[in-house]
Amino acid sequence: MLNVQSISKSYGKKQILNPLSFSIQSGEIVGLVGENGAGKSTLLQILATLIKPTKGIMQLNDLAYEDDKKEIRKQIGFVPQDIAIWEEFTVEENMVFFEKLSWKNKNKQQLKQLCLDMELDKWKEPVYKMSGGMKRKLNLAISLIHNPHVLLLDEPTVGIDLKSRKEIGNYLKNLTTNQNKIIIYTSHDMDEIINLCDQILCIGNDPFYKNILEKAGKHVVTF
Ligand SMILES: Nc1ncnc2c1ncn2[C@@H]1O[C@H](COP(=O)(O)OP(=O)(O)OP(=O)(O)O)[C@@H](O)[C@H]1O
Repeated sequence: MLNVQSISKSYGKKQILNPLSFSIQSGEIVGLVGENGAGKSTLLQILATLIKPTKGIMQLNDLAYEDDKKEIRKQIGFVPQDIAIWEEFTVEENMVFFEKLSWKNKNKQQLKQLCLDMELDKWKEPVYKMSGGMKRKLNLAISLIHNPHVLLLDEPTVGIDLKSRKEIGNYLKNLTTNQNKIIIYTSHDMDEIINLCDQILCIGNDPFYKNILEKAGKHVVTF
């Protein structure tokens, strides 16, 4: 279980996140929504241990973020909004490179299978020749190399066509249902959020998102 208690973030006098608390059970896929600048990426980066909250406590199962950052990092996969892969490398070279940085040993066949699982079959293709959607799939495959328990995805399906989005959505659902992972996922696509997510966290006072999601019968927690 991921437990977040009264997390807030300020930069100087600028309050980015008001205190927010929530908990997520293993096997849940959670949508994080809100208007541009609401603080979604900031929250994901805090959960990924990339930035520190100004206040608050976080716990992943029996690990406290404050005391066990190294262990927590082993259990987290993070896909940032900006694509973060080597453009000159092939898919294969990227996967092998990032495998070397991970804590789990995977052979080439296992790495290739991770790509194939999300319909990324261009193993020998240099990344600079690939479409934006393919690059996002590769980013997602890289985040799974060390078999993390928690997957934090910042708009992972931007620029991906509808068919591939559905495939990725099914793949993510499968990771929560069959492998008991926790996934937190930001998107501005409300249909996708409605179809995929068990729980929805909405940041910001604007009731726009909340209204749409509640009309679709979703339970929304607002901060
Ligand atoms: N290092 C920083 N210093 C100061 N302000 C920052 C910093 N990083 C982010 N911010 C501000 O924090 C606010 C929240 O940004 P964030 O990227 O988390 O929003 P978001 O909800 O993810 O937006 P979007 O939907 O556009 O991706 C913005 O006003 C942004 O300018």
